[in-house]
Amino acid sequence: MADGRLSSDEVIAKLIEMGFENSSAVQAVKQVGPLFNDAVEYILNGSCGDCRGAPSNSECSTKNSKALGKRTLSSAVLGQMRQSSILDHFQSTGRPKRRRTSNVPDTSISGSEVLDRPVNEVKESVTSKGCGNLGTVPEALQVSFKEEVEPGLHWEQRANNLLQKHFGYSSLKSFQKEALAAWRAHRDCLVLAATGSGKSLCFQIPALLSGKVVVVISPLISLMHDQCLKLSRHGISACFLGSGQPDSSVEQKAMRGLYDIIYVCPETVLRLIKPLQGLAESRGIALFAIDEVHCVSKWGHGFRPDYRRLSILRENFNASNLQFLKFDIPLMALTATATIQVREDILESLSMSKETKIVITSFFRPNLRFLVKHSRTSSSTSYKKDFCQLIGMYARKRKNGNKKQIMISNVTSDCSDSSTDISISEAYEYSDVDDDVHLTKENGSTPSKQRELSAEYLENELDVFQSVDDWDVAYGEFCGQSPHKDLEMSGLVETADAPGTIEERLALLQEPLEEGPTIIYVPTRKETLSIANYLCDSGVKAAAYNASLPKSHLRRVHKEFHDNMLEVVVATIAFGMGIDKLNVQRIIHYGWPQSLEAYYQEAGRAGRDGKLAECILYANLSRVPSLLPSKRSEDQTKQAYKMLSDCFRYGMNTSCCRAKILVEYFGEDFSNEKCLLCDVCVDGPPKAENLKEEANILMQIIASQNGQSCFLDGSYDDTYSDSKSHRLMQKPNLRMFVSKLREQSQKFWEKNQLWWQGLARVIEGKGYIREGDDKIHVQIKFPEPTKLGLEFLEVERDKPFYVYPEADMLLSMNKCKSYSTFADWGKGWADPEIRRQRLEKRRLDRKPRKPRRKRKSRKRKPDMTTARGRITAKLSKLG
Ligand SMILES: Nc1ncnc2c1ncn2[C@@H]1O[C@H](COP(=O)(O)OP(=O)(O)OP(=O)(O)O)[C@@H](O)[C@H]1O
Ligand SMILES: [Mg+2]
Repeated sequence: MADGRLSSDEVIAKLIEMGFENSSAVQAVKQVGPLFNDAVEYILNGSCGDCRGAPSNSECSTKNSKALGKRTLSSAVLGQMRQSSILDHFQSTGRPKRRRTSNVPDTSISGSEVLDRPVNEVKESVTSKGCGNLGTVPEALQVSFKEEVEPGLHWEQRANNLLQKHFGYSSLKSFQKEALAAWRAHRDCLVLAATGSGKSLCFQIPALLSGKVVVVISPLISLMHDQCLKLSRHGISACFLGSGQPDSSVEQKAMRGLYDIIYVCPETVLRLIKPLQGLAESRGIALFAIDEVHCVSKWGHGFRPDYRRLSILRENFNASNLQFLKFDIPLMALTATATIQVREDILESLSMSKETKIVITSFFRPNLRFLVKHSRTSSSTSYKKDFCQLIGMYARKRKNGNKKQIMISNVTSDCSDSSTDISISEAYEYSDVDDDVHLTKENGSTPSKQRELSAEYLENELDVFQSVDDWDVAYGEFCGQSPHKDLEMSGLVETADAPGTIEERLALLQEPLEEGPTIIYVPTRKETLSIANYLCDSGVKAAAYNASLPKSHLRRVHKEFHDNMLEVVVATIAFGMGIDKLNVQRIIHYGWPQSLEAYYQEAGRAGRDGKLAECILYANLSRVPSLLPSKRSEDQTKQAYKMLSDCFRYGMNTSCCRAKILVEYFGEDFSNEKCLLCDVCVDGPPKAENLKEEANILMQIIASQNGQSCFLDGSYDDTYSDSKSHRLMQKPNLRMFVSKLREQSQKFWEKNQLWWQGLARVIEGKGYIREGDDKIHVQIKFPEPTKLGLEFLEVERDKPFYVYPEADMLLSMNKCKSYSTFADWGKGWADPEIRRQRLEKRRLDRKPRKPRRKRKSRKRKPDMTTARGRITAKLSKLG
């Protein structure tokens, strides 16, 4: 917004349009001139006597509140301070894609404006106007930034001091500053920043700056646990509440204000509204932070119905409803994976203010190298092929002087011999009594009560994220210890900014990959065990992690992973939302992920130290992935198919930079064009082919089936179009089209279903065909031509049609037997000579049959009721 270009009247009109009172708008413009941003800030900061009843300067507030005691502000006056909750400033349609803006807030995204002036400046100007008419607000309930106790120090400086003192980092990142500035201006804020960029600090620092409590809503106990543990290491007292909290006194202590930060799951916060209102009145609540906020949205991954009910926070903690509040308690919503649709849904369902500040950093992670590889991902044969490099790498690492062998369990920690590398199935000691599993192998001795926890032991189940308890691996309560105490131990070092320039990224390519730990994500629980088992057998220090394993084991895996005692964790999605370990070098997805959101979030756990890290997706590129079972409504099923389909297309892509696809998926314009690291950037796309003829015939068949037979040039026998078959097959699908096409033209025989499926997708991508079914399919199933497609047939007949073959097309042409065997075998049987040769070959190939065991003929008992039976019985007795 170019403030300078607006007249006073225009600024006033805009302010009124935003929902501010006429008098406030006029007064604000009188005071600051026709500067829209400043006027908004002026009003929001309570400088406008009319609308606020009192200036919001906290220095004044604090001083006065001491003298005046109980509050006297009328709720009517306070009611005007409520943040509006309509989304009319968040335009969804026609919004341009945002450019990469690491530091600059994107004003095009919201109606919220950026605070151009530091808040202190505003405060100073307010102070100079005096604060005589301040209402009486109890001291503890004021927005009493601690800086008022340390006058003269700019809040940013104070925040940096606290950062240095508690976390050992030198300065806030710019997006963190933006989020904090919004909080200080009592504004709601939506923070969209890449995985591992440091979102947590945006809501942790306010607790230190204000001396009030920060309430963090988080979806997982393991995540809350991780963060509490970390905070305790940094000298900040924190606790988490809910069913995972074994100590019932923690909740009471938390509500009395004994912790700086309270982590709570959405289910619990809904129950605690009243006590939290008490806390807001006593010690004060600085902020409600809603972490992993994509869980709010049905359109995202990891939807949690209870997240949707969190609008209760705005309804219950606003200035008109709680008279002791001067401002609504701000909401700060944070996520690393939210498409534009998800963002809108978040703002709406949380009833966030229309002045919500949206802070965005680029989703691009320049040190991550994305690769896609074809694998059946199904058996030990695949494991052997796919993990041999990984196994070799860890073996080399151990050989190269990593003499100090670290064992993977507490129990075995005293054994330093590599021979104690163990396999999962032989290592688990299962105790029925305490539901506890120990990773033990006591030099050959068979532990008592041992039971094999093998893959067969567990059902082939998935981990579906429904409630906070699902993956509970919590320890309990953590209180602040002295800062930096365990800093070195935890391996916490300042995260360098990841290399962003082309030169830096090219230099990354020259660097060898470090040998840090790997996380392998698999879809099912059973696979966590079978792969971990395989890796352990191959000498890798690996562990399985899934929600069905005993909690004590899961806790141990967490700990050993963080302490660098494990090389590989093989996990379902239960492992790691928000896991913040700096040196994870490799994230492997073994099997199709269910969405690009989930994929990017999980992949984002690699390379948080800024060093080169790999994210490899192994998937069966010759199979269309299917949706994993889960409880879904009809709408959710549609959305789930859409997300899976996007993921499938990402895997099939052979020509576009993978980082570009991922980043643009989240609505960002990828200004770099190429990441220079992914397999497509490094290996280059395959040779483009002119597939005009193939595209034409496929389009003709599709068009003819959809009543567009005028486009047929006679080369295609339109058998399906006759009325009889039309009646029989209302909806011919792609597979049928292709079968017919191949039957009729020997020329295209070499190209099998898989190849044509790829071509159909390419044509769909160009906008020539679309899905004709009302259901969403991962791969186009019932194609019908679009207007553009008909034009292609009519007008562009003779133009070449160059395309980059997609992964399935390439696989198909490589004669991958897995899908072409049957087709080849079926070909040519009509020819008697071919038939004779094949049958002969089959006869010769056939293994000699084992001689059949003679079946003992069971003697039938004679039927004594008949004469014949009785005679037979007599005869048999006689011998
Ligand atoms: N200003 C800073 N300077 C240096 N390092 C920082 C800074 N802020 C945060 N970090 C570090 O960045 C790392 C990632 O932080 P954090 O866990 O908050 O990431 P996140 O954005 O929440 O990631 P995710 O999306 O996976 O939850 C942490 O190790 C943190 O200490
Ligand atoms: Mg986080």
